Amino acid sequence: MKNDTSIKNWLKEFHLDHPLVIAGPCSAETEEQVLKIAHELKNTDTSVMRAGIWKPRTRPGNFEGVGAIGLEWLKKAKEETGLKIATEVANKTHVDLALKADVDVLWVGARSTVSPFIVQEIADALKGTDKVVLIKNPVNPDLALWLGAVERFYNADIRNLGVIHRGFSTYEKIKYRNNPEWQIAVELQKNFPDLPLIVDPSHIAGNRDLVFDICQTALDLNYDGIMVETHHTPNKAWSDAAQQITPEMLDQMTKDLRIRNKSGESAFNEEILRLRSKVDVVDDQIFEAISKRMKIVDQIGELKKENNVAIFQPERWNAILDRLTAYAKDIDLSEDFTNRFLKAIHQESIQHQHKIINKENK
Ligand SMILES: O=C(O)C(=O)C[C@]1(C(=O)O)C=C[C@@H](O)C=C1
Repeated sequence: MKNDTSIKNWLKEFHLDHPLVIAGPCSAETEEQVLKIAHELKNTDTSVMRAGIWKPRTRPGNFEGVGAIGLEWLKKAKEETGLKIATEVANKTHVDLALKADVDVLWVGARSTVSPFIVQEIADALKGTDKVVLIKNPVNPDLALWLGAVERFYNADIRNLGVIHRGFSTYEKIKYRNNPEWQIAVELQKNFPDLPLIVDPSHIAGNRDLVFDICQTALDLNYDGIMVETHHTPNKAWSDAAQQITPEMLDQMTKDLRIRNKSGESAFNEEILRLRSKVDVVDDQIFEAISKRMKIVDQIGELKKENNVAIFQPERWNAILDRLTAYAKDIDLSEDFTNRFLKAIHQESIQHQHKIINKENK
């Protein structure tokens, strides 16, 4: 698949002077809930109302969605507010029902994108549709799998396409529910600049306090839109309560977000913004990596404490210095910087272990 400028046409037809806003509850719960949220969203920048009808949950026994009846509520919301409507489809039956209910935007969830069989089934069921189809990234950080799913829809003659970045599963303890791994979405955008890219801050965050910053990072990286889980009483939501925000919070957020000019005042401004966003992404990665290193150093500290071994290990440290000084030279880092940087790391390690070794056993 090559970049195709026509895949962006559906987005242009909204004639927006701001990024596209898709908002609505994680799950449709009752008719009253769907209509209440729809009417509150009507007075915001929202163009499309989302609601999950069939909810793929990690473990059975949790609320798994209201099913097809929810489509009737969404239809009513559309009639009453003029908002377009969106829901997730995960098989041919879902597609058939969503098309019958004239759902405007269908998205493919992260758990479906991982399976080429499911993606193909959905693509076949949608063949030639003029509905908008948005493909969430797969749960694992695999750009090829994400792109492969986009290609399956493109090959099924679906031209109103876009992707949703919802972050990637990780075993590591991080502040996000799903690791953003921005570089994967940036790479996709580099290859397909006309494929609309929408961020799902709710699933990346897992926590409403982080939603704003994730949206801002996405806008700094030239994303085309945001899809935000929004509920009139978030804490009472039947699913994903911690990450939903109210329509009022959404309204304030879209007012506070800084929208970057795609064609800045000068080529310089635009380029420096783009490069600085990349620097921010790398800086986060460096700090995360250092924090990860210190956690391992802490474990070594515990081990040393149990075995009554000294903190400073000159032989090991000199071996690290020799190896990294040679490596740094190869990758164009000055010897002076490398020495100072490694010294700072070593000092921090020693401080960490010092605390551990001198901690009183309770
Ligand atoms: O290898 C160890 O013994 C460590 O405690 C780790 C570490 C390091 O930061 O890499 C810290 C202190 C020692 O002087 C040597 C190395």
